[in-house]
Amino acid sequence: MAVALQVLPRLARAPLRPLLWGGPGARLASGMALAEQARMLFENTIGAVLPGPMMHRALSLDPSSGQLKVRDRSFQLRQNLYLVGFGKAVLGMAAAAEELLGQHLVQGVISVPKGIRAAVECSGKQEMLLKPHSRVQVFEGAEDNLPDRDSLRAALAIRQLAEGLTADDLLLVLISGGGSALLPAPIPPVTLEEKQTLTKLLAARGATIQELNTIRKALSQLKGGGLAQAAYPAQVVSLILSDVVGDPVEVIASGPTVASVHNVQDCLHILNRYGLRAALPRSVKTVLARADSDPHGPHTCGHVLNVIIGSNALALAEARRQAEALGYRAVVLSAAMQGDVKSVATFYGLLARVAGAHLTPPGGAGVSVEEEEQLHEQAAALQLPDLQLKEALEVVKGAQGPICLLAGGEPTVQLQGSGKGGRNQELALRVATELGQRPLGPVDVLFLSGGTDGRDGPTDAAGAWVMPELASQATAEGLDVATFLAHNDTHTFFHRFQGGAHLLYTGLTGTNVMDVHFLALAPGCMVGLYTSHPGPLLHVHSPNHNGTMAALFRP
Ligand SMILES: Nc1ncnc2c1ncn2[C@@H]1O[C@H](COP(=O)(O)OP(=O)(O)OP(=O)(O)O)[C@@H](O)[C@H]1O
Ligand SMILES: O=C(O)[C@H](O)CO
Repeated sequence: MAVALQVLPRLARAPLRPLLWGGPGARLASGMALAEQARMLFENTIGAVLPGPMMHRALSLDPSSGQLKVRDRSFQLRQNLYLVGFGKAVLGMAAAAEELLGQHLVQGVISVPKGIRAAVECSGKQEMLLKPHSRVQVFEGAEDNLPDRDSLRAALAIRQLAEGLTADDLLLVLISGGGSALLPAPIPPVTLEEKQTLTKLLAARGATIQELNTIRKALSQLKGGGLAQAAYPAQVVSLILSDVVGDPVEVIASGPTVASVHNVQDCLHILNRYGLRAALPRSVKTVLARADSDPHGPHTCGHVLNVIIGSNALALAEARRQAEALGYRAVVLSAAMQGDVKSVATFYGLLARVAGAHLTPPGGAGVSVEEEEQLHEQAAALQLPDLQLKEALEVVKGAQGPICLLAGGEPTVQLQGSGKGGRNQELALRVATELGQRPLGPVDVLFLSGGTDGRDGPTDAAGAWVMPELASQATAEGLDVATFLAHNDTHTFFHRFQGGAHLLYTGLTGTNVMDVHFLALAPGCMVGLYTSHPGPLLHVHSPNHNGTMAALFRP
């Protein structure tokens, strides 16, 4: 996986050059080029939302006066700066903060995913590592994104640092997705194990991140404004890399520097909705009952500045720019893609059919009015506040060549089986099923779904890419897609299918702005699409069964 990351810069630097298509084997060649480009687009999109550049955009220090500017607010630094952080992108954020503010930094504690330092080191991203004698103490924990003893130790160290601050101090809080699991401090008598079980059950039953984090806040000392309270009377500046649709600061990492607006009734509704209220451990009931009668009410956070410094929308804007540089007409459909993964897959299936029909030359499939209506109905059912479907279809209608429809967000999976997978792999496989159900005519179609953190669910893949032929090819390999889907076993499927060639492997990326989805369509025999294919052998990073690298595309 480390090797995989090292490949990225080479791909990114490869010159764009035209690939002429047509003649025998053109469909296959263009299909392979789509895969190569989609994969590259994914990697470059992640490259654009790495923590360093976003921190540099948000912070500036005047070295002579010691004035720190965060957006339009100024803070006076005089050896009074402390730092804490928790989340999948926080190592790189802390490294950037140290680089920018090092001489003012007195002490710091961060909680980051297990193995991230080694992964970053192997990938050669030195700029995402802290200095050798850093004043920032690093805890690694929360393997598989679940709170554990290591992240509990980190949370206690963070609380201790915050509680020791005075009114003269400034606490910089670095927050990114995955922060909830990396900052567990359950209110006694709730134990870590009880909190872990409840979180797992809620997630497995399809609870949204808003619901999940409402419960987490109610049971935590530090979430829902608790950290800000612990740091009072120090001033607090939180820099937040959003991994939640709509960038709600109170939800991201369970809002440790944002006062919670939820009450116990909200929690009970959620627990009821997922059939968990009756079986609650006594400790959870005790804490909820206590909160109900708390005379102090929710924490106040008037001493806090919360700033979003990076988001999925930013990643998609970059993806669009890159897709256009590759010769696609590109449109961002939505940065708020959410809902059940099955409905989202149906939407993409319909979208591919409608867009594909528009792209088909005269005499081809033609657009079915019924399908276009179904597409709009499905889109309405998803209730995406920022969906640009009409605009996208206009672009498709006017397109002469390949198009790339981009979206991002975080669909949810209702786990029914005990297989190994993640929402990106599950979405991709479901879209493949949709695409395979009806031939699309002479149009090459590719759908890619990947998590920008590089970890899809509890797997080491970031996601997967698919094409309409997948289901029939799988059958030929003796793999029944429906069975794998029924068991939520999509990682096992992709691992076996074509030797894992459709999995996306980036390793831990060091950032986390949710997932991105690319739907690329190209008329089958078109000429003049650009590729960055560097030469006789393109290195891609799909480990085969032994975990070694496979070179997949040969001209
Ligand atoms: N076997 C599976 N198949 C499909 N999805 C799964 C499977 N196992 C877990 N998931 C899903 O993976 C998600 C958890 O993934 P992950 O650990 O990457 O969290 P995340 O939401 O990306 O992390 P964060 O919120 O911290 O950014 C949950 O939505 C869960 O339903
Ligand atoms: O950590 C969390 O709570 C999720 O990643 C949402 O931010």
